[in-house]
Formats: sequence, structure tokens, C-alpha cells
Amino acid sequence: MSAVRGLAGRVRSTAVLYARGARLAYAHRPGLAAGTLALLATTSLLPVLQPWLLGEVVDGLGQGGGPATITLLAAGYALTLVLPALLVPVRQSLDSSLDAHALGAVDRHVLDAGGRLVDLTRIERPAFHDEAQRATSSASWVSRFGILTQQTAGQGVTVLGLLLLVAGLSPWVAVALAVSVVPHLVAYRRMSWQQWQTMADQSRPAREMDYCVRLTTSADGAKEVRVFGLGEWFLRRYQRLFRAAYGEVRRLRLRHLAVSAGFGLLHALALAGGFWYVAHQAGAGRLAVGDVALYVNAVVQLEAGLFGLSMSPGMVFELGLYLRQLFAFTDAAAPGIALPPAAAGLPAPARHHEGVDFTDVAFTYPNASAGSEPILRGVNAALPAGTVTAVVGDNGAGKSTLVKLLTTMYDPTAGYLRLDGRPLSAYDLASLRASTGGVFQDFARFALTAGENIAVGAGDATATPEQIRAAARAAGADSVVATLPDDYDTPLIRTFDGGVDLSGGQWQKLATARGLLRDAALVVLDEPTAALDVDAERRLFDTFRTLLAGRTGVLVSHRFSTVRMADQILVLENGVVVEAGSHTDLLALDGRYAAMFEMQAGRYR
Ligand SMILES: Nc1ncnc2c1ncn2[C@@H]1O[C@H](COP(=O)(O)OP(=O)(O)OP(=O)(O)O)[C@@H](O)[C@H]1O
Repeated sequence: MSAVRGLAGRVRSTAVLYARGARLAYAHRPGLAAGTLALLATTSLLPVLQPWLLGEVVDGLGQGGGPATITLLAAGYALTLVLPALLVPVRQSLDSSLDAHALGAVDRHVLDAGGRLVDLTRIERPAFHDEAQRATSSASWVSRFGILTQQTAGQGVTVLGLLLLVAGLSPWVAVALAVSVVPHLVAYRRMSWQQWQTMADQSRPAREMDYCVRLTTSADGAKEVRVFGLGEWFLRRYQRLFRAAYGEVRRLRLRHLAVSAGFGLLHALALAGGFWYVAHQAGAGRLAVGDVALYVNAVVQLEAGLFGLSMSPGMVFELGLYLRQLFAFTDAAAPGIALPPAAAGLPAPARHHEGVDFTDVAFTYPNASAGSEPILRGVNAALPAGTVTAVVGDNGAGKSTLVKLLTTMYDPTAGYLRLDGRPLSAYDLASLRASTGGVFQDFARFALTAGENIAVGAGDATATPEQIRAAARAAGADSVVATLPDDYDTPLIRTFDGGVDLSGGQWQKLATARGLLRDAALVVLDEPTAALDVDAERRLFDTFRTLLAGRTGVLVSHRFSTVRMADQILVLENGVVVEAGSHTDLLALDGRYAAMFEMQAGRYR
């Protein structure tokens, strides 16, 4: 009983899955889908009409039927021969349109899911990239949803009609023909599953192979790849991965080929046996000559239909696996941080009144191995409104992680952050984000024009040319833009016509301009001067002081010349704040900060 319930449940969930797939693939083009279906119904019935009409023509001739009737039947038969040649290309063209629209619909569905990933909780997990790769590769399958399901339904109609025709001659022959295809159907389903498993197992090697190809042909790491002669090294790595991946695919293909050939033979035997039986019956006078013509014509059609039908359900099954994977990926695309109930979030203040405070904050990355030390531990700190707090510490101390918590990319694993005395999670996320600006250590280099690279800092709002220029001036990016052939309209990617690339420091100035564009209450500057020359750093330093007036600023830097401008400095060591105070206080303390400062300053004496 429970097995029946389990099966019913599986059938129901599969039906829901395909219905969802159909909605995704067809919802945008119902008219086109209906047109394709109508054409499919016509082209599926023609192969059934054809043997029937042939049988009637042959019988009419043999039994001395009227010339008008025979001519009409013959014309109908000829039409069933000609029509597919006319209709199939039309159907294929409609299929391609449906295919293209479905592909667009799947891409939009994935983009929409990406938009729901408002934090880094899922994105920074290594498994996410495999899942994303698999979901993207589902797109081409899902776009074939219409074609595959219709093809299967069409083949089903054709085969059923032909089997009914054959059953009119001999039910046993019809049953034998139908049954001969069942083992292949079952085997194909199994093979689809194996193929799917292989594909799923290989998504990581596939990504690695893709990486090898891109690395040797792209600008990323181009210098190191050449100086260290890594081209050959990556080629060998690629070949190793390819051999392993292809070996598995090849083994699977050969097995599938053997299975298909075996079952094909079984089916051929059933066809030949049926022919022998029908011919024998006609010889004995129990069937008419027209029936033999009908059988011969019907099995020609059946051969294609049954063989197709033995494959298509397997492909539809495979499609189901891809659909499941796609929806699993997009359904799981939900915020990983706590959010207030819809429309109940507090609007973020235009300027902080008290500022942000960290209370007993601890953090461990979700993908951290069990038992590993938290990245941040017992962090207690206040970032008072209208002041700049610098965070310093060794590589890996947890500075950028602290910034991720501050910018709600993650929730702390323990403790809490408050803004003006309220938990960060009480605020409307969009308004919190809209009131945050700054530049990140791994800032983006968008393949857009210089102006657009700055303008996107306004988010959904539209930045005016004056605002863009003002932000560029503040970040020292105006002098960069002045050197570009088309000023703010210059595309910043070499692969575009008229595009240029910038130096690391020039890109950083542009990213800073982007971060300063909005009138933010909280400004985060994570290594904003790392790539800047001394003069640019000094000018930006002066600008920051003016720009940050009245805002809550956080500055992460290894450059103590920049750090000393901060109102207070937090020294992080292994995820713990070990010192806090102004530059003067901390020098007087003569502790960790003083040592780091001395180490850097001493080099210039
Ligand atoms: N997404 C992540 N998943 C797991 N661990 C991470 C992740 N990002 C960073 N870490 C780990 O957290 C620790 C702190 O990294 P973080 O980037 O905060 O350091 P940092 O102080 O900013 O260092 P740096 O000065 O080098 O920029 C490091 O050990 C790093 O390996």
C-alpha cells in the first residue's frame, strides 16, 4: 500500500515538474505553442493515413473499384506523401522560434533567481559554482522542452494509430511489435540516468577544463602564464582532465551502443516475423493483397515511429532530470540572511544618529570545516556616526570579513550588529544597501563605458552627468577619463570596438568614483588606495576627510599613511580586536599598532 502511495506521489511530483517546465517554456508564447501543436497533430496523423490509403487503393484496383473513387484515394495517398515535405519545415521553423523563446525564458528565470541572492551566503560556497554550472547547462535542455515533449506525443499518436491499423490485420502482430520496443524503452531510461550521473559528476572537472582554456587565452594572469611558461603546464592539466572525463563518457557510449544494437535487432525480428505472418495469411486467402500493402507501408512508418518512441521518452526523462536541477537551483535562491517581514523593514536613516555597533560578534563561514576556529571572535566595537574607523591587521586577520558583516553580506554566527540601536536585520535591505557606498578590495571592472562604470554606483536611480563628473573629480578619476579617446563614452574593454583597458590604479579611481556617487550614510573603503600612486593617495586622503564629513566611514588599509587619518583605529588579530583608539592613543600604547606603524614608517627614514 505504501509502495502504491509512494509511486502515486512520484507520479504527482513528476507531473507538477513537467507542468512547471511547460509553463516556463510556453508561457511567453502560447499562440506559437498552439500553432506548433496543431501542425504536430497533422504531421503525426499523416503516417497513419498513408498505409491505410495505400491499402484501399491496392484493394480498389484488385477488386475493380470505380475509377473516380480510386483516383480520389490515390490523390489522398499522394497528398500524404507530399504534405510532410511541406509541413515539416514549417513545424521545424516554429520549433526553432519556440526554442529561442524558451531559452530566453530560462535565462530570465535564472537571472531572476540570481537577483534573489541578496547576500554571499550561497554564492561563496564552492558547491555553488557547480550548481550554477549545472543550472546553466540545463537551459539548452529546457529550451527543447516543447520539441521533445511534442515529438514524444506526436510519435505516440503515430505509433498508436499504426498499431491500431496493424491490429485490424492481426492483434498479435500489433502486440508483438509494441512489446518488442519495451525493453529498449526501459534500458534507455536507465542509460539516461547514467549519462546524467556522469554529467553531474563531471561538472567540477568541466569547470576546471574551462578554466584552463580561458586562462591561456584571456588577459587574466596573462603575464604570469607567459613569464613562467605555464601554457604547456595548463595544457597537460587540461589533457589529464579531458582523458579522465572522456574515458568515462566513451565507456558509457559504447555500452549504450551495444544495448541499442541488441534491442534494435529484437525489434527488426518482430517486424520480419509480422511480415512473414501477414504474407502467409494473404497467401492462404485470409487477408487481401491490399492488407499486405498496408502492412508493408505501416511497418516502414512504424519502424521510424517505434524506434523514435523508444528514445524520446528516455530523453523526456532526461529532460525531467534537468528540469529538477534547474528548479532546485532557482528555488534555493533565497536570502541567506535574516530579513524583516515584507514591507515591515525600517527605512535606513539618511545619516546615522548613533552609528553601528558590534556586540559579541563571532563569525564562521558556512563552508568552514567542522571544528575550525571562527574567523571573528567576540568582536565588540562601536563605529560612531560621523566618524571614520580604520581597521588594520595582518593578512587573513578578518578585516574584509568584518566589512562583509557590516554590509549585510552575511549574518554573524553569534552576537549582533546594530544601527542606531536597532538590529541590522530590522531594516529594509534595499534601503540599507541604498544608503551604503564605498569601494571594495576586489572591485568590479565592468565591461561598460567609463561613464557607466561610475553611473552604476547610483543603483536603480539615474545618475546625471554632473553627478558622474563630481564623483569622478572627488576620486581623482576625472584625470583618467580626460586621457580616454571618447571621454566618459569610452568602452572600458579592449575586445569592444574603440575600447581601452586601464591600469590597476586607474581602475581603482573609477571604482572609487562609483562608490562615492551615492549620498551614502555608511561609506566602506576596503583598501581604497592599494593601487594608487603617492600623489593620488594624498589627494584622495584629503578628499575623504571632506567627503566623509557627517557619515559613518570604515577604512580597511595596510597603508598607515592613510590609516592615521581615521578618528579611531581597530587592530584585528586572528579575528579578535586587540587594540582600539586613535593613532596618537595607539602609538602611546606602544602595542601591536605601534609596532606595525613603526615597521612601515621606519622603512622611509
Ligand atoms: N568565502 C570564504 N569562505 C571561507 N573562508 C573565507 C572566505 N573568505 C575569507 N575566508 C577566510 O577568512 C579569513 C579572513 O579573511 P579576510 O578576507 O577577512 O582577511 P583580511 O584581514 O581582509 O585579509 P587581507 O589583509 O589579506 O585582505 C581567511 O583565513 C580566509 O581564508
